Amino acid sequence: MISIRQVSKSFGAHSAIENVDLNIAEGEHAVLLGPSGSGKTTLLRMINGLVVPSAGTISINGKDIQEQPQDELRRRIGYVLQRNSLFPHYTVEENISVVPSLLKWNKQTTAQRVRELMAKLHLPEKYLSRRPEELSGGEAQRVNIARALATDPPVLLMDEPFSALDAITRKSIREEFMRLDEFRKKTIIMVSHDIQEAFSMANTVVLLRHGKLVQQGMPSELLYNPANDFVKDFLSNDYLKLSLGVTSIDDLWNYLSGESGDEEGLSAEPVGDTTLWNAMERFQHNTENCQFITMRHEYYGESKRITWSDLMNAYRLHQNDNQR
Ligand SMILES: Nc1ncnc2c1ncn2[C@@H]1O[C@H](COP(=O)(O)OP(=O)(O)OP(=O)(O)O)[C@@H](O)[C@H]1O
Repeated sequence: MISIRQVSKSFGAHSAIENVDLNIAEGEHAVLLGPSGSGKTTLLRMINGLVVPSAGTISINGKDIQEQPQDELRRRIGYVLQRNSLFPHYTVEENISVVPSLLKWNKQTTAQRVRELMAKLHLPEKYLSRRPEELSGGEAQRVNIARALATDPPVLLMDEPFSALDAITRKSIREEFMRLDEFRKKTIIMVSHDIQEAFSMANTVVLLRHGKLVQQGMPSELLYNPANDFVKDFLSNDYLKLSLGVTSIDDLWNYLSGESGDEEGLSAEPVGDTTLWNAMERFQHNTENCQFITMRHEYYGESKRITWSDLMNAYRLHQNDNQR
């Protein structure tokens, strides 16, 4: 869907992006990661034409973005910035209605859409007439997201959308956002500084360094098959948490020695896309003194009663087979 071909960008003598080739498929959630100054924001801003490449082409659905009217392009791409990007003299309702008004939607459709998004993002209707200065950081960021989603653009660009928030607000807004249909069905490209956030939201991670693409792949690919020492070192501090989040119970199934119990099959939880981290949380959330969880593998048609130590052993064996 989005194709970036041999794209470079220089600011004077400084090369911010160098010969980047990248494809992002429709519906993919890509997170741009990399050290400060590696070119993440520059690359993101080139996708909606805010920064013009010095060389190379960017196309969306086969159409070169430079050959399209820039206003039109930007209306079809939602853009969420870190903070303070709401119009201060507009109310919440007016802020969310900006793009629908530019597109001359009728008032009733716009008002309906604004209320629908307010509800989805857990913003009370009484906030419609508030101004940005009367909102907390978390509320303002919800309005920002609502504004970017207003006309249901197929592509959403986000530049560190949660970074100005405290850790708890950040986690809850991120999780709410990930539950929205809008998140699931859109092509999203997001810049983040937070490796764990990137791994929880992305199905493809794009790692940049000094303006060059170092590796693109699924989170587990970067973790278990790092392209070089830079990737390995970049992820090393967070390795354990990332690995618990990218390892699924499906990956571990054949290492799990848990007793199989057909009688439990009916009440067993389907493995689905449960991660090891989710399974570990089950032990915490289940009834007190939970000794085991029961899971069913749909494909193998088998259920297992799994203890905490079964999980840990399986993880150890899996790690041995996926040496870094
Ligand atoms: N308008 C500009 N004029 C001159 N240099 C710029 C401009 N925009 C970016 N740069 C430079 O290009 C490089 C890449 O910047 P960019 O903001 O894309 O990096 P980043 O990875 O997003 O950084 P950070 O994580 O710190 O936000 C940096 O060295 C920056 O100083």
